[in-house]
Amino acid sequence: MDIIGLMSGTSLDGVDAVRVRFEDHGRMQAIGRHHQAYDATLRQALARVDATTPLGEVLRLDQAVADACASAAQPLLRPADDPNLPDGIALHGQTIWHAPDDDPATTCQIGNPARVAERTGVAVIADFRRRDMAAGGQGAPLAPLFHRALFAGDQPRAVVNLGGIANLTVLDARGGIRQGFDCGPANTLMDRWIASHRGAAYDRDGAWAASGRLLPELYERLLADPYFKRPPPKSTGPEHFNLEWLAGHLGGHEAPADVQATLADVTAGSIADAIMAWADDARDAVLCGGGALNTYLIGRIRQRLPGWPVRSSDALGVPVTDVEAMGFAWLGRAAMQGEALDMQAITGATHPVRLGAIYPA
Ligand SMILES: Nc1ncnc2c1ncn2[C@@H]1O[C@H](COP(=O)(O)OP(=O)(O)OP(=O)(O)O)[C@@H](O)[C@H]1O
Ligand SMILES: CC(=O)N[C@H]1[C@@H]2OC[C@@H](O2)[C@@H](O)[C@@H]1O[C@H](C)C(=O)O
Repeated sequence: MDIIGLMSGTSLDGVDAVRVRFEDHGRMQAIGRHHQAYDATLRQALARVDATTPLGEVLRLDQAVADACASAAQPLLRPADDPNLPDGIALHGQTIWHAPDDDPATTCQIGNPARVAERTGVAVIADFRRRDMAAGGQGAPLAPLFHRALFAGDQPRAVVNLGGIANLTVLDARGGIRQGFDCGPANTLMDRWIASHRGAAYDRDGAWAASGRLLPELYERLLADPYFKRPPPKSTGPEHFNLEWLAGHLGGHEAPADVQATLADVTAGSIADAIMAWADDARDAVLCGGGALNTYLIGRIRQRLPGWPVRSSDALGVPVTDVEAMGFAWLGRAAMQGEALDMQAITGATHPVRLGAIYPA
């Protein structure tokens, strides 16, 4: 079975597409990939969405994200060496709202699946989070199941996805999942801070952060946010960790590069704290997501885990930018095969559930 996984994450850079081949004996292989960047207008419009955005604008963006998703899948539909259409497209969509702790809990991903099915001629699996939420779960993170499928072994291991938000999966020595939750911000604050001061989309290799110095008091204030100490299950997003949140902790006289350096340390420190709380016996960390390309950030994480092998997923044969899209392909396969997934230890769902809804070809 071939499934194209599509992930458009909190960094709003665009859509990652990976075509994954699942073989009968459980093996899976990425056989093609494509990144479709959002154009600047779409990116800005998505960044502006909040609780006051008119419904008509949200519905217009629902179609625009669907078109970007269809374009992301297009080059992978009939690759030169394989003229067969895939069996499905697993569409995460763009999260525009995530409030797992409201009563009732709510989450919203846009990118009209019916439109993607029409434009590609392939069945689309979408809406992966809401069934988990309806069953009492956080609706996120979902990646830990896939991290297990890819990276479980006979030793405990910590897997960290460094997207806009960071999430941690702790694998035990029996190939099970001990814990999985969002640790806090990974790149989202650094991206927004450099965008507002230097007009760059992100801090390439952490060079700007490396030019600043850690501000210890700011670091402590930021890490005092109750989210970091809260026990799992928990998930978060830029609804909470954003520039307004940061501004509430700034004195106003900090040098911008020093703030960037401090934000990198907040990411590294919160991840290391989460690992030490749940995986101190693992002594093995695997990093994936775009932040795993930030050499400065990786150095700061390594410094906090002395003696651990801290490797990127590339070292285990899976490109860092493939992991999340492959994860949604994996979830799409489970949905097409009618598999219930047990998220109880991760999201707090009360029982195993079938995630995702299928829009036929
Ligand atoms: N060379 C690099 N140097 C520094 N940072 C990088 C580099 N390449 C990518 N990044 C970071 O990775 C981010 C994109 O990562 P990714 O695509 O994994 O995030 P996402 O999928 O949008 O987020 P999420 O996992 O939260 O949904 C960029 O916004 C940037 O911050
Ligand atoms: C609500 C939402 O879209 N959350 C994303 C986001 O990006 C990282 C982190 O926050 C994680 O909770 C999740 O994505 C990954 C793929 C997940 O569900 O595991």
